[in-house]
Amino acid sequence: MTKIAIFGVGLIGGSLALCFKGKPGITVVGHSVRESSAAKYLERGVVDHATTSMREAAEGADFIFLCVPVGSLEQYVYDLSQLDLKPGCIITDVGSTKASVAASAKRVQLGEAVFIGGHPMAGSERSGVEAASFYLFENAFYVLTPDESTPKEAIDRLTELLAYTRAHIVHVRPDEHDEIVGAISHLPHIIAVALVNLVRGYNNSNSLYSVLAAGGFRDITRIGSSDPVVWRDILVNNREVLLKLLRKWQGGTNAFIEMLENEDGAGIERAFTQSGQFRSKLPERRKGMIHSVYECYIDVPDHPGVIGHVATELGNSNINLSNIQIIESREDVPGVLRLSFRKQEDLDRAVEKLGQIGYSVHF
Ligand SMILES: NC(=O)c1ccc[n+]([C@@H]2O[C@H](COP(=O)([O-])OP(=O)(O)OC[C@H]3O[C@@H](n4cnc5c(N)ncnc54)[C@H](O)[C@@H]3O)[C@@H](O)[C@H]2O)c1
Ligand SMILES: O=C(O)C(=O)C[C@]1(C(=O)O)C=C[C@@H](O)C=C1
Repeated sequence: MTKIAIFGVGLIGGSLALCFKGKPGITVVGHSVRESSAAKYLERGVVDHATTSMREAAEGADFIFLCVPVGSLEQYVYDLSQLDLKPGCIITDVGSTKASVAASAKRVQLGEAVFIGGHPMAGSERSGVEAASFYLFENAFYVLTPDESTPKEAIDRLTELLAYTRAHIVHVRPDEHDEIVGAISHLPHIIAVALVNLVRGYNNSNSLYSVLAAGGFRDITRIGSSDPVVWRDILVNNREVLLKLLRKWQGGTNAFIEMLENEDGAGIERAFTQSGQFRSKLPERRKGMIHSVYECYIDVPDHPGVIGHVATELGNSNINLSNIQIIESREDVPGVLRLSFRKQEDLDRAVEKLGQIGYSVHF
């Protein structure tokens, strides 16, 4: 039996557990510091066993996944180093920053266990085991941060196990990871939160702000609902990189101030064009970095029953819809529905079907 121990069975730990559970020869043990959480993991069928004992979870484990907030990782690595781990045990983490945990693992004696840092580039603004999904990592990139001293055999074994996530493995140096992910994930979270809080302030004196908040505001601020503790830890941990990025960002907002003061329409046009060009080259439909699902949009008349019609037509064609959302609906004006699918194949079939029955589909 291959024993996999998961510490912190929340969004990410729970999604990993769902990928591994029930696979041939695998048993998944979930650990929580709280009895009630351990009981919940079992109730939801996410793990085979659950315990509040670190020793019980870790001993005999072939793989240990640390899926707790970044601020707790160092302590977990240290606590594990005090246990009698199975020779060859691979300890990995899923933290959104990589340099500090890699350094922590170097500071302790892990005996015959091996540490390999990891970070699946997929997630959600939701948290907890309730938000866990078997599909979360599908087609996403999954960063591993081995170094020259990491045995190749251990990297291969972890890579083989992670095939169950259906993610694409990439190797990145921890400090390079933190620089890049600071810009494409951490800074956007700060911007979303700052923007929501700016509008929240205005809304306190005029509630029309939230009433009128439509697609643009919702699209750019979805991640502003992310878990406060998880993100406190990420930002504090990556503060050096983020301070640098925020100073750069100030330069970006100052450039807009200048363009507006100078009524520099050409400059604004250029900024939007450059941004659109870069964005259009991003791997749009790949799950992870940009979209966490396969999505398309359809224009719909604003009348009751349209959602039912779309869902029924897709259901009748055996196309699995994972989510349907009205993103724009105004009286007498066509609305827009966002349809989400878990697989590229479902999206492709839906696009064909919706086209056949007269809907205008776009991405
Ligand atoms: N949320 C994302 O989109 C995302 C994506 C990739 C990686 N990550 C990383 O994954 C890790 C887990 O994040 P998540 O989104 O699954 O969060 P989560 O809140 O859904 O899950 C965290 C789990 O850790 C437990 N936990 C919380 N504080 C703890 C503490 N102090 N000690 C022990 N256990 C504690 C919680 O009970 C929960 O089971 C973090 O390190 C985060 O940086 C998050
Ligand atoms: O899609 C989201 O909601 C996410 O926040 C996912 C996201 C990201 O910023 O892309 C967040 C944190 C991670 O560590 C990796 C992925």
